[in-house]
Order: sequence, then C-alpha cells, then structure tokens
Amino acid sequence: MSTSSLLRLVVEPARTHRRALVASCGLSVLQVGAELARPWPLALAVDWAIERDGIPPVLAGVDPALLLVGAGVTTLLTSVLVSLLDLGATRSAERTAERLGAGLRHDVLSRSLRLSLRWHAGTRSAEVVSRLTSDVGRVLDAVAATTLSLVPDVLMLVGVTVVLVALDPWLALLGLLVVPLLAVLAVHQRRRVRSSQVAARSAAGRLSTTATDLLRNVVAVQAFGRVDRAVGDFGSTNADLLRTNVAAVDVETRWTPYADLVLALGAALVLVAGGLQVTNGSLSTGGLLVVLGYLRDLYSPVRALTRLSGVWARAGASADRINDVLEAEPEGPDAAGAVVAPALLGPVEFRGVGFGYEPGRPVLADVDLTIERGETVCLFGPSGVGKSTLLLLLLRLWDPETGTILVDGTDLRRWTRQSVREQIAYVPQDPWLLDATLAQNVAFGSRTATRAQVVEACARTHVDEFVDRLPLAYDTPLGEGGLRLSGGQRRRVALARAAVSPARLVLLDEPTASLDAASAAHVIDAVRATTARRTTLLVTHDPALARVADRIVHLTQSSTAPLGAVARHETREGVMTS
Ligand SMILES: Nc1ncnc2c1ncn2[C@@H]1O[C@H](COP(=O)(O)OP(=O)(O)OP(=O)(O)O)[C@@H](O)[C@H]1O
Repeated sequence: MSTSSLLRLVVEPARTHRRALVASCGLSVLQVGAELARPWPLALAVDWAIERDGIPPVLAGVDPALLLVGAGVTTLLTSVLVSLLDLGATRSAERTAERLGAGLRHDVLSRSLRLSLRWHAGTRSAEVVSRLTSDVGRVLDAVAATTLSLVPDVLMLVGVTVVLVALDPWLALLGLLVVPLLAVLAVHQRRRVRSSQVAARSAAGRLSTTATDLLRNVVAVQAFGRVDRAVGDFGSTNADLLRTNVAAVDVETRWTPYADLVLALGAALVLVAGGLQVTNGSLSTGGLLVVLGYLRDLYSPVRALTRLSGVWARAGASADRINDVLEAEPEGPDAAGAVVAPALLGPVEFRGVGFGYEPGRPVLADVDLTIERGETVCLFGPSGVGKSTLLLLLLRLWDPETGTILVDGTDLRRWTRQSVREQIAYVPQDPWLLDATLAQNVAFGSRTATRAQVVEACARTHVDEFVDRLPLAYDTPLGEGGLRLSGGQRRRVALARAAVSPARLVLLDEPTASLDAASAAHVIDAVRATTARRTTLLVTHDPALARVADRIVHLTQSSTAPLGAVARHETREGVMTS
C-alpha cells in the first residue's frame, strides 16, 4: 500500500530532521493566524474612523485620519509578517525536504551497490537512476507539502468548525454533511491517482533506460547509420510516457470539478436552509452572511487537504519504487562466524565446483583445479565454457552451488566477502574505467596507493609510454568509460590498477582480447609485470599471452554432459610450447 510505503520511507529520516520540520510547521501555523488577522485592521478602521461605531474609549479622541493611517500601516505590517512567515516556513520545509532527499539518494545508491549481481541482472541501471532522481523528487514534494499544509489546514478546519457550531449548530451540521462525502471521493480518487502514477513512473523509468542505452552506444548508433531508427525507438518510448502522463493528468484534474460541486452543494444547502430561517425570522440576514463566510473558510482547508491526498498518492507510487531498491535483499550475508581473511597468498583450489546462473541451467560442474602459490595458470577453452565465471566465483560475486573453493587451504566462505575481494587484483574482460583522471583510475586498485606508487605501477605496465601524449598527463580526465584512450591503452590502465594493488592473488580476464599484435605485445609485458611472484589465474584465447603462464589448463565441455552442451567440465593440463 502506497501510504504505508511512503511512511516507511520518510518517518525514520523525518525523525532526524524533526526540529526543522516542527519549526516550519509552527511558522505555517503562525502564517495562517496572521492571514486570518489580515482583514481586521481595515474592518476596524472603517468602523471606528468612518462609521465612528463601537470605538473604544481610549481611541475616541484620536483624529480619524490618524486612525486610518494606523490601520494602513498595520495592514502593511501584517502583510509583511505573512510574507516573512511564508518565506521562513517554505524555506525551512524545502531545505529539510532536500536534506531528507539527499539522505534517500545516498541510501538508494549505497543499497543498490550492495545488491547481488542477480538483482542487477534484472534491473536496468537507468531505472535505478530514475528512482534516485525523479522518484526521490516526488517524495520530497510530499514532505514539503505535508509540512506546510497538514497542521495549519487541520487547525483551520477544527477552528472554523468550532466557530460555525457556536454560531448556528444546525446550519453548521448541514454545511459539514458534505465533508464525509468528500472524504469518500478523495479515498476513491487517491487509488486512481496512485495506479495512474504507477504506470507513469514505470514509463518514465523505461524512457531513462532507452535514452541512456542509446547515448551510451552513440558510437554504434552513428557508425551503423541507425540515428533515425534510434530516434524512432526513443520516440515510441517517449509517446508511451506522454500517454501515461496525460492519463495521469486527466485522472487528477477530473477530480477538481467533483470536489467543487460537492462543496457548492453544501453551500447551497446552507443557503436554502438559512434563507428559510431568515424568512421565518429565526436568523438575521447578517447572521446568514457570517455563516456563509465561515463556510467558505471551512471549505478552503478541506480543498487543500484533498489536494494533499493527491500529492501523497503521487509520492506513494514513487515510494513503492524506491522501497523496491531499499528493501531488496543485499547479496547473501556472510556465513555465520565469517571473519576477516588473513593475508591470502595461494594456493587456490577449486574442488568439485558446480554453478549455474539460472536454476536448471548449469554452467560449471565438478571443476577441479589447483593454482599453486606464486604460479600463473592460464585457462584456455572455447567461448562460453565458463572461464570468466570461474573468476567471478573466486571473487565471490557468485557462490558455487556445489563443491568448495579454498585459498591457503581454507574455504573462502569462512571469510567475509569484502576482506576476500580486497586481496584480489582483478582485471575484467571489459576494462571498466571510471569517468575520472588517469591517476585516479589507477589508484582505484588500492585503498592506500600514493602518487609515487601509481606512477611506478604505470611504468611497470607501460602506461607511461603514452601518458605524455595526454594533455594533462596523469591528471587527464579519461571520459566516460575511458573514451579518450585506445583499446590497448585502456587495458594497460586496467593492468596498472592491478599492479598498484598489494593483493597477492591476481585474476586477469582476456587482457589482450581484440588488440593488434603491437598493442598485445605491450599488454603482455604489462601482464608479466603484474603477475610476477603472484598467484595468478589468467583467462585468454591468445597463445602469445598464454606463454606468460607456468601452466595451461584447458577447460572443456564434457561430451558426457547429461544436460546437453553445458554441464560437466573436465580440465586438461599442458605446458604451452612455442
Ligand atoms: N550474468 C549471467 N546470467 C546468465 N548467464 C550468464 C551470465 N554470465 C554468463 N552467462 C552464461 O554462462 C556461460 C559461461 O559464461 P562465461 O562468460 O564464463 O564464459 P567464457 O568461457 O568466459 O566465455 P568467453 O571466452 O566468450 O569470454 C555462457 O553460456 C554465458 O551465456
């Protein structure tokens, strides 16, 4: 349910900011009070200065012109006070909502970075970004609107009701009859707003995903001459979003005339009943006008509160989407009693390891493989056989379904994931580079890398050979995904990152893939520098790179696979000969 979802999301952070929220609420109440007082100076001035009616004895001798000037100044001061209170309340509420939003964005990002790869496989990154930005924005709108409107409007509602009942209980009851009807309509409307907003928010998420995907692949889009088609793809997602947004606007605006109609009905009932009382002499005309005036004052907070219910419905749909991330299970917890790993050196042993990404679709079965301490083992094998998967299991990005992985004779699961990962230098197939400088990208490999260590790692991996050609050398921003570098240069930077890491276990996934012979030769040198005296598992299809290894292991699909092509693996060992 969206309201509980919204409350779950904001109650705890709102506690942290309660002083500021209470302050803006208090200022709003004062503002409403000042607004109610605004007409009084003028009314009294008219009565006392012009009509000379009911003038208090202390003011009887004062010049009427002076009374009028006093009333004018008081009106001006009251208006200034209302504006200042409005400014204070709005600024305080909006600032607090922004702080709350910053906290929410932090929580969503930090949680999503901790979620399992299985979760990420099913969720587009642009979807998460859309939740971080526009959905959090809608929740903030609700927080600010609630702070500024809920308490003053409820107080106003109660206050005016009390006054009305005191003036004429029967007419008050008649005027209030429509309020429950309005409440029923508001509840019904809230459900409709919420479901239209759910559709609109997910269409917005799809739009972010499509736009991000196309922009990220702009090179492919242009190179394949597919700009028109890409614009067409975006156009249909955009049209979808337009349709759902227009439907959501229709749902919300359709409500306004109904609410106004119900309120007018209340006023009409009071007018008829009050008019009859006037004609039979039980109520004065002035009395009826006062009741009708207060009825208008009563309906204004009623209208504001029903509007607030729409804001909540919109924010509730967004809160559901944010909670989807915040309440998703993070990657499996560390085993009970897991401790921080000691310095890991090798050997690394896979014993009877079996694994599949999806249930019933095994990728690895019964893999036995040992990499001795300080040894470099090259994994060879056909595409899709599961070589990269073995590296991911060692990193504990996934856990084996059967068998065990041991490092230094201990099951990996006895240690916390984080402490194991910190002791492995990993160079993935796609050398993901951050949108940061060259030096920052290399330093990413170690929590404690100094500038000197970064430069030294770059020298070992031949990054220094091209660094002087970059406009700001080590401080050159590499652009999104390292766009400023060639494929071979990107791989060398990724290797420098592994070289700067103090880890004694190294995992390299096809570091020379799709490079020409000259670039590959540089990378092979870099690999030598990175793997020297470290326990290394190297995946490659490149015979030249495989020669760096002490031993080659062929990972093959067993012809006796019980479940088709992918099931049981056998490893065949050999030494690469030139
Ligand atoms: N996240 C994933 N979800 C589902 N299946 C996956 C996932 N990643 C890989 N696979 C499948 O697992 C199998 C092994 O993939 P893996 O990347 O380990 O192969 P590989 O031997 O490294 O291949 P290559 O030499 O082409 O890189 C493949 O059939 C692949 O389709």
